[in-house]
Amino acid sequence: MIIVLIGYMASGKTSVGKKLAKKLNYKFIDLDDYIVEKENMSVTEVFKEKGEIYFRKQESIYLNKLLKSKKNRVLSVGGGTPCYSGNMDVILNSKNVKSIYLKASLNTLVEKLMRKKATRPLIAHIETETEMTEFIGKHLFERVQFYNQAEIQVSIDNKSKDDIVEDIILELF
Ligand SMILES: Nc1ncnc2c1ncn2[C@@H]1O[C@H](COP(=O)(O)OP(=O)(O)OP(=O)(O)O)[C@@H](O)[C@H]1O
Ligand SMILES: O=C(O)C1=C[C@@H](O)[C@@H](O)[C@H](O)C1
Ligand SMILES: [Mg+2]
Repeated sequence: MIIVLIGYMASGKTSVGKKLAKKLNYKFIDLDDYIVEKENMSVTEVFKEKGEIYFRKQESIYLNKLLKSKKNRVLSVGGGTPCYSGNMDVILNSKNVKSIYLKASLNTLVEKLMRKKATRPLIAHIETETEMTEFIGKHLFERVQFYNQAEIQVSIDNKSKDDIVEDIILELF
């Protein structure tokens, strides 16, 4: 089975995904890290030097490739992955794939992203909390229609990473 974690930036896809994989004894793959390795550039550099459209094309190519694996995997995708190139349909229609939306409230996301924006090119330029709230509020409104299609939703507000892993396992098995 491939367990695909989706959700907005900083919802915990990478860090919770790693813990989940360890617990299940599955291999962990992070799509952003995979892109960085294949492209030999950081996500920020790809955005800056090649542009977002190039990033989205490569993201979709690598996602399609990774979803063909028949092995047990936890695959954490990027925050935008489900929202481009028909990627959410591919995730939903691939065999042996379970999609999980790590659902966070706007407040949780703003609070986390004010602290962790530097490596995230879409929000790195935002300075005040008011601007961040406005940006994420609008962005999330556009994206939830994709995220909500996931087969399983797990709320992450006020939970530790271990709590979230437990909740995911309860939903899956
Ligand atoms: N439940 C949690 N409790 C405390 N800290 C958390 C929790 N979930 C994530 N974090 C921390 O928040 C930060 C963002 O998490 P992470 O990088 O896993 O998010 P992401 O969904 O992979 O983001 P991106 O889409 O940008 O890749 C990390 O520093 C992580 O350690
Ligand atoms: O939400 C997004 O569109 C992104 C999230 C990150 O995971 C990276 O994939 C990149 O910074 C774009
Ligand atoms: Mg990540």
